[in-house]
Amino acid sequence: MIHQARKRFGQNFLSDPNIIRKIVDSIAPQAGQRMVEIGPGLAAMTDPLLERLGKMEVVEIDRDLIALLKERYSPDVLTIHEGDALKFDFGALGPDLRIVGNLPYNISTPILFHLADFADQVRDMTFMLQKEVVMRMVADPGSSEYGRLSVMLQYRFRMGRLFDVPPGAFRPAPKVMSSIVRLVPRPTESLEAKDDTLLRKIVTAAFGQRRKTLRNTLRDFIDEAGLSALGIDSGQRAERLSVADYIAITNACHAKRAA
Ligand SMILES: C[S@@+](CC[C@H](N)C(=O)[O-])C[C@H]1O[C@@H](n2cnc3c(N)ncnc32)[C@H](O)[C@@H]1O
Repeated sequence: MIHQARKRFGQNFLSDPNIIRKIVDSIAPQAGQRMVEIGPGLAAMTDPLLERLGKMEVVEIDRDLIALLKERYSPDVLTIHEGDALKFDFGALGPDLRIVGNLPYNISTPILFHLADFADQVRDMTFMLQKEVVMRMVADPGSSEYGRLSVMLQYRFRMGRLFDVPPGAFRPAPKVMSSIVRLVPRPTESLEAKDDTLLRKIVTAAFGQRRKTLRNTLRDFIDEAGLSALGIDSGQRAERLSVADYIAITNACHAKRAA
């Protein structure tokens, strides 16, 4: 399939057969599993995935690529959802969904936040992303990479970086190193925010000005006494708090608002 790569759609196509095999092996697809790929592009991953699955679904935005995919695969084998993955309702595809993709780097963070909303319907997700983004996803509290992305995703998923992929594995080659990351939804019963929107607002406020103390950044949500009742020092900065701390703040704030 011949196609001129489009920068605005973050198109870097995988071209190294060994890397493609390694990624597909790490996904370990099995016939009968429900799988959707975000951004199949020229089918570098789709093809070997289909060999093992028999059929699957894809979400692709580029009309030229969609036309090529339609020429190549029958609709019984490949269901193509034409459009923007950022607006796509992954919940409509059914439960126990496996989501994979070499994600377009220009929308990697918004797409991860979008996908987090479907955690309940997902079995697992395996993505290629810039290494720098993956390091932020899996970062521990206290590190400079720990931020809003780490807290919001670690709340929903157990995550692990599987391996790195060098720029030379793609055409055209990106400027940065990439990594493969696996996300598996974690049960939230043991650690559940009573209000997900409030959690999102609190985390956004805390990391919005990450050099300021929690006393300042969270003043619209909780006061110093409230923080200290949770065993949290209000003189700390956002990056010191664990996911459990953010949930405790959210639930204390929720309880106070409900009272
Ligand atoms: C990095 S390329 C990966 C292509 C292919 N999977 C590969 O590994 O060679 C990203 C793919 O996502 C598609 N894409 C970009 N933005 C998208 C969006 N908002 N929704 C769906 N697909 C998108 C691009 O057209 C492209 O096919």
